[in-house]
Amino acid sequence: MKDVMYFIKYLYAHSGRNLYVALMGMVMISLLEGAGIIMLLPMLRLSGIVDFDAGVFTMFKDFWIFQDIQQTVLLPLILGIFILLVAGQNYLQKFFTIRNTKIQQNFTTWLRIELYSALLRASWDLYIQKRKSDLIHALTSDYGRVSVGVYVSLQFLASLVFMLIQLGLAFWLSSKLTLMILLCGVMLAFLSRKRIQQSKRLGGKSSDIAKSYLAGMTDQLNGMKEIKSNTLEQSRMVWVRRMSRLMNEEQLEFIQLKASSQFTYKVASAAFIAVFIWLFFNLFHAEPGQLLLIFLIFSRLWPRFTGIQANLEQIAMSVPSLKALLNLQRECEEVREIESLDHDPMNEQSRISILNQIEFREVHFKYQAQEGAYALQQINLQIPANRMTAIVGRSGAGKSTFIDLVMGLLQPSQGVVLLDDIPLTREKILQWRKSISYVPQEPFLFNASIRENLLMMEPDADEGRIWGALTSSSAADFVNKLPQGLDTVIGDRGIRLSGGERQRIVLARALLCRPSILILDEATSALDTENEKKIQEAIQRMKGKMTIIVVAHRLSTIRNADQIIVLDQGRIVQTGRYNQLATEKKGLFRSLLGHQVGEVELVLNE
Ligand SMILES: Nc1ncnc2c1ncn2[C@@H]1O[C@H](COP(=O)(O)OP(=O)(O)OP(=O)(O)O)[C@@H](O)[C@H]1O
Repeated sequence: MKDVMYFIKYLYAHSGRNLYVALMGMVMISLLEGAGIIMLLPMLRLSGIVDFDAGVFTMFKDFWIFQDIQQTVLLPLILGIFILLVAGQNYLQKFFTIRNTKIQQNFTTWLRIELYSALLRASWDLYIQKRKSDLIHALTSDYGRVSVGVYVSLQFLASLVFMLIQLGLAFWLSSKLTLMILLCGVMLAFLSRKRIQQSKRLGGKSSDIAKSYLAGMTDQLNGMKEIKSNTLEQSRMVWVRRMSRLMNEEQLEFIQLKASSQFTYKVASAAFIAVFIWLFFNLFHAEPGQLLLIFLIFSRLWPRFTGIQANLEQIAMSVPSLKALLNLQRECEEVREIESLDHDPMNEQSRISILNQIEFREVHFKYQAQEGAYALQQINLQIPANRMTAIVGRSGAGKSTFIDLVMGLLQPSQGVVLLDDIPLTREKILQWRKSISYVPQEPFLFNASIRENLLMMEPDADEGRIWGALTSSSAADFVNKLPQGLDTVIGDRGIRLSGGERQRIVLARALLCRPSILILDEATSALDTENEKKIQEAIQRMKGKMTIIVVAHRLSTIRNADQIIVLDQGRIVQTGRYNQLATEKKGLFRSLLGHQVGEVELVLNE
């Protein structure tokens, strides 16, 4: 019952008055159903089964409104009223089924939108702590279970109201018998408590298994190229078999639980009914008409009663999912960085443009999950406006962390990031990010046309602007040569384009919104020399027009940088221009260059 209240509480918080209306509807439907049963009385009287001069039925005698009506008219009249009652009840049923479905849909839609909006408003901190597949699981599987839970909760409420009204009617007809049946019902409910607990445990377990399955599948599909090229198919198959076995076992456990609880319920019900009928005849000496009516009421009640048991198990299964969604929403709220998505903080006027420099002053950063040393320590540097700054260093040196701090995705653990001497605070972060275009190593492209992919960032850009951006990113030539030009569909994640072409399209997209800061994060590291040269030319074209920050693994990309920052183990170990750093014999930059064939010779020959 606690679980049902958990659902109803949230349902009420969202649906408010509508839930009362739904409850009223349930009461009306149940009353009409009760009235339908009462209408059987005159029919039973006509057939001679019920005698209004005997037992409990004497009470109907005074209300017998049909007493002056002739027998020939009476039967069609009663049958007509009976049909009207059934029609009315079913009409209401239809009306409220649709209404309840709307309540369910509104609630689940609200939950989905609230959750997704909370995810969008949350800061990057949330995403570095959570597995992507866990978030997908929450938005798909957990959400689906909650949707079922809401539906079943409404069904449960309807059954409860129906039961109370029918029990009232039965109580009126025979209080003793009804009390006995109720007592048995309570006993059954008490015995089923353990099963409901088991359902809840199973709900949690099945959610965990589904989460691991989704996480594993996502990883494997993303890494299919590695799986195929390293012939890892067999080991992956072992994993799929093991997961399938776990999922089957869990599913079977649930069905076993459900089937055995239904079995117990049905056998117990049959035994109770047999005992009652025996008691009714032998102890209470009931009239056949009374027995018939009570029997009719309970034959309708028992399926509802067993249905309630199944509902409770289903709701218990859904509770862990609702809790997971609400927890996730709470976690998002805790790291919220955007107050509202309704106003557009992204318009032109609200951009922040830097005139002089971005400055890091005594910046330290440590990830929550990181043990030991800081990812970045004592960072003091200036990034001049409209110049090109390059960040280099070994793997794990802190380059990406540095970029995330520049973009305000992460906040310094100590120290401050200043934009023209003004601290970059949370309130300014969105305006700041609007002035930035970021090109990651693994760009994000849709399975749509080149045009659609470009317009994603700047929906209002006209043909001239699109071609301008394509020219700046050295992509115009190859797009021109495609049979469908801008309207060429590029496949899933741009699979129909080469790595270099993809990267240049992403660069064009980044330039389309005319950023004042362009950040290229390892954008050339996976490219061949020819494509790298094209990107290099593109960067050269943009130099002086915007502030460019390049994280480069391939050092030839940054030969023309105005300043190079060399990071090592989270600290700045060198700064300067390319040729200057290349000649510092003991410096890390030279050592990094040494690993890249031909680069040192190139510099020394200049
Ligand atoms: N989400 C995280 N949680 C905990 N530690 C992290 C996290 N991300 C990075 N780190 C740690 O912070 C340090 C800096 O990582 P970062 O990704 O900034 O390095 P990088 O120079 O960009 O490396 P690479 O060139 O390999 O991408 C590393 O020691 C890394 O292990």
